[in-house]
Amino acid sequence: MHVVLAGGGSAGHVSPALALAAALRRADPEVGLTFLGTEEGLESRLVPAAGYELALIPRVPLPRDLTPRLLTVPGRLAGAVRAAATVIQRVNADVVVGLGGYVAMPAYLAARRLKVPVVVHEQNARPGIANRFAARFVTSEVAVSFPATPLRHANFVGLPIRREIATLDRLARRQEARAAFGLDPERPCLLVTGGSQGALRLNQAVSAAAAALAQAGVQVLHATGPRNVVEPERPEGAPPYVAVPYIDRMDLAYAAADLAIVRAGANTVTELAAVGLPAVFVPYPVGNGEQRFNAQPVVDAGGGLLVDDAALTPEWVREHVVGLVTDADRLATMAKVASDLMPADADDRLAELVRSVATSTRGNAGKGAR
Ligand SMILES: CC(=O)N[C@H]1[C@@H](OP(=O)(O)OP(=O)(O)OC[C@H]2O[C@@H](n3ccc(=O)[nH]c3=O)[C@H](O)[C@@H]2O)O[C@H](CO)[C@@H](O)[C@@H]1O
Repeated sequence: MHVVLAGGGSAGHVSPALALAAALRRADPEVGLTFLGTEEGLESRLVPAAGYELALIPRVPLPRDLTPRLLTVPGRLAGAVRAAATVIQRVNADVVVGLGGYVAMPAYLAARRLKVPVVVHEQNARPGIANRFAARFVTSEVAVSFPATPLRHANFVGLPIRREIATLDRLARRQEARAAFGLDPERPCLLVTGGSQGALRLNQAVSAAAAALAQAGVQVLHATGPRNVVEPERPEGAPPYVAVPYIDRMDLAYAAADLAIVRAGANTVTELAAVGLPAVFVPYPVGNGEQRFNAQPVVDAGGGLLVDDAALTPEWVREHVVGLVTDADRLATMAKVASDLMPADADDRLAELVRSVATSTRGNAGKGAR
């Protein structure tokens, strides 16, 4: 069996594809896997680093609106579709899995032309243009990450996340995790992350409230984003404020923390729910506003709070976060609620769906016929 995976962009776009690839390998060590990506996307670093084949296609920006005219493959898109088709034919793919975005669109069109079945996976609670197009005109199966994602034929499987996060026992790993970051073993701990790029708004609001957090005995683990630094006010003898550009071991960060303050990217929301870590979500008003919708099921259930980007000020942190991160009983209730919401085995579920599509088509037609 050979699977082509098309998804690219930021870490948040690439990591579900990597988690799916690992699940496909576990299910069948012989499975052939080829990623489609662009030179500009993070996949060009992350996919080879994980040991998978990456085939590059040209990057083509997508229009904002869904139109059947996309089927006529205008201009530069045609070149990308040809490049994707060449790869799909070369590896004799049984199935193409698209994870949305500008890498997926040419793959969808090429697969349609070659009559190769397509599985769509949508990361966000509000789907983007490529997946809305594919769900309407192309696909065999549509898998979604959130229960209410409005996409045709949606099948809620969840979002594939890294294995070490999906299987994390936060309490069991807490001491080890805190030691790894140089944190105090006992004090309450606030985790701050703005997703793979970091978030200036979070960086400024939390670092400016550092003195109030310290006064309440709260320590902070802060992933600032690769290009940012923070300068928290730190009174003499204050609890640790550990700021780093990026955290590779997010499993340990989640184990170390009692509460997180985060952007509501799809992976972050799913990971927090899977490990049962309560959160304050500050959706980034970007794209089609998907981040607010990503966080909504967790917030509605009582596993997190939602704050508008513009409302997140140092005062808000002093007024709301300091009290919450030191309230162990409330956090325990929120954690319990959050941990029941998102499937932690979405990687295996999606792999099963992909394998069943590949096998059933093979049984029906035989791929040598293409
Ligand atoms: C600005 C933007 O376009 N954001 C989008 C992007 O977010 P972004 O790329 O930030 O993605 P997510 O929040 O979904 O995921 C971030 C990922 O990076 C990891 N991580 C983060 C910080 C760190 O220090 N170490 C680390 O490993 C997290 O564990 C997580 O797996 O893709 C998401 C998934 O399509 C969308 O929902 C977001 O709207």
